[in-house]
Amino acid sequence: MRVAVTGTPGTGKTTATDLLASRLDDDDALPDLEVIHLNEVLDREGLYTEIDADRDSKVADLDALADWLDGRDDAVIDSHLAHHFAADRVVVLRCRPDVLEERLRDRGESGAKARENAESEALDVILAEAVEEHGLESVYEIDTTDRDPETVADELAAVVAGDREPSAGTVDFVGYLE
Ligand SMILES: Nc1ncnc2c1ncn2[C@@H]1O[C@H](COP(=O)(O)OP(=O)(O)OP(=O)(O)O)[C@@H](O)[C@H]1O
Repeated sequence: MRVAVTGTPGTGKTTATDLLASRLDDDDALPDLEVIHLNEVLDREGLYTEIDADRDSKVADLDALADWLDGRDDAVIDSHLAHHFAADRVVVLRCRPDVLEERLRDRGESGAKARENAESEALDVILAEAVEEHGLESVYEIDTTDRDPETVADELAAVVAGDREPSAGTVDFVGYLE
């Protein structure tokens, strides 16, 4: 089974999937899935087409990443691009835009980049893409705004275990960004 964990940068994907990896190792009731941080693969394998100097980021080569993922079916893949790949379940982490902006600034992102991501979160951009590409029956939302990383990891484990119903559209952040 492949589970994609996606969401706007800053929603807590890497933090939560790192904690999930321990649960997958320790809990025999959970399937034996590998946690793959796609941004690390992109860097290590050079799976990008160019470097966007303005945005200080690499432009992912989605076809090359899909080829690299081929055969790695028993995995949890973590990235804000994860919903662009084949997956049985897609978890979209959410975070209230004002809180997301603060998290990103605290992490050292520029004000402009923090704001741009907060606006994207307010507009449900990644959720809409995930539903468009995978269908409502495969998409789960987890709001990380007031959940600590351990609790988010527990929620991820519940989705992996099949203990959660699909829940796209349960989060609404309209009005949280002036
Ligand atoms: N549940 C949470 N509650 C509060 N802060 C969190 C939570 N999860 C992560 N954070 C913090 O928010 C910031 C972003 O977390 P993280 O890097 O895991 O996000 P991400 O979605 O993986 O971002 P990116 O897509 O850029 O890799 C970090 O500073 C992290 O410590």
